[in-house]
Amino acid sequence: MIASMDAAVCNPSLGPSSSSSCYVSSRPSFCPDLRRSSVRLSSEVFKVKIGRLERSLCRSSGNKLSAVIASASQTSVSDPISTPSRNDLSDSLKKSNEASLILIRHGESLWNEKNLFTGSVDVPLTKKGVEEAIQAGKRISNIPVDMIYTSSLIRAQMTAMLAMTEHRQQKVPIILHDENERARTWGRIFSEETKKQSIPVVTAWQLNERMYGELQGLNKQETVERYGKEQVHEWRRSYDIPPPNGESLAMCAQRAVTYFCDEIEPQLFIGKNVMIAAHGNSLRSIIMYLDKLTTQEVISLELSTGVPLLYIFKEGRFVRRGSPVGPTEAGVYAYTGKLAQYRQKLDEMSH
Ligand SMILES: O=C(O)[C@H](O)COP(=O)(O)O
Repeated sequence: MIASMDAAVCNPSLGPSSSSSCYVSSRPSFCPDLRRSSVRLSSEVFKVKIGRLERSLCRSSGNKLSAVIASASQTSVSDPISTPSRNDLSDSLKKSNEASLILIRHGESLWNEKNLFTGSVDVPLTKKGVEEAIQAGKRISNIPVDMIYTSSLIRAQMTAMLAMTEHRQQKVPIILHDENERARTWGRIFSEETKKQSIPVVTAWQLNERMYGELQGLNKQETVERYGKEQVHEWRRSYDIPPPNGESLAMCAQRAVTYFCDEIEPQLFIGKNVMIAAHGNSLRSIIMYLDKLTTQEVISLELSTGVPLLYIFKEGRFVRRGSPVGPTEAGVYAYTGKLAQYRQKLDEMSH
């Protein structure tokens, strides 16, 4: 069952037993090297629909994970703002290996509004897109966020930042600049307390929208009239047929899913709650990986702008919890003990 991923598809408020109302992907992390890592993973053997994809995309993840764990008490590239101590780390590993993962496609951009192919062109949000991002923030305002990943494009970054203005944690999202030594040095923070009140935001071009090649800047409707509905649908939704001089979804997945496996999944393993603000196609490829969709199934996967999706990463598996409909949505918190405790703490703090 594959469908458009918005609130209408899934009703997580029905709680953990609502699997009939919600497409739940209970999958093991299938990066092969991660299974051999020192973190205990389920020994159950799962059939993997997109084995070739996972093998080619996730090869290096085990090394990365070991590196994250080994360096967690020192400076970590992906978490220079708030580095867990070795004790914190082993505690979080012992506790549950559980974390939440929020995926959010950027709000409406000025070129979405004009119905233009955008791809790698860096276009900002419309007013409606700004509002969508704020609304998305309200919907996830009670879900913990320790790390944010965005693409290098302004529409995803605006969305992440605007969404965080609504967050109850009230930590400050801070963009990490890693482009050169000077950027790293000049962006340093010298107060441990301030670091604790910050959320690192990592920007990565690998999460960018697929490069739409010679379609970039063309009107989608006019392109249909010129090349025909079928041809345009093939360019937009087929798995491995690229638009002229652009990236196919497979090519986009090659970079986006590899990045997810190498950089993001290790953070989830050590218990970090992660939000990713990215794009229709980079997120479609990541969802394909998380939900083990086939190359046929992913064709009908559509993501709306500004709609957050929640996954729980637990014992090495991703479970999709749908799209939180509001900040008090019970089912989301009922699902895991850790989230329930977090929610309780937030409530206590505000009383
Ligand atoms: O890049 C674009 O034009 C859109 O953000 C995604 O376009 P699509 O729905 O045609 O893939």
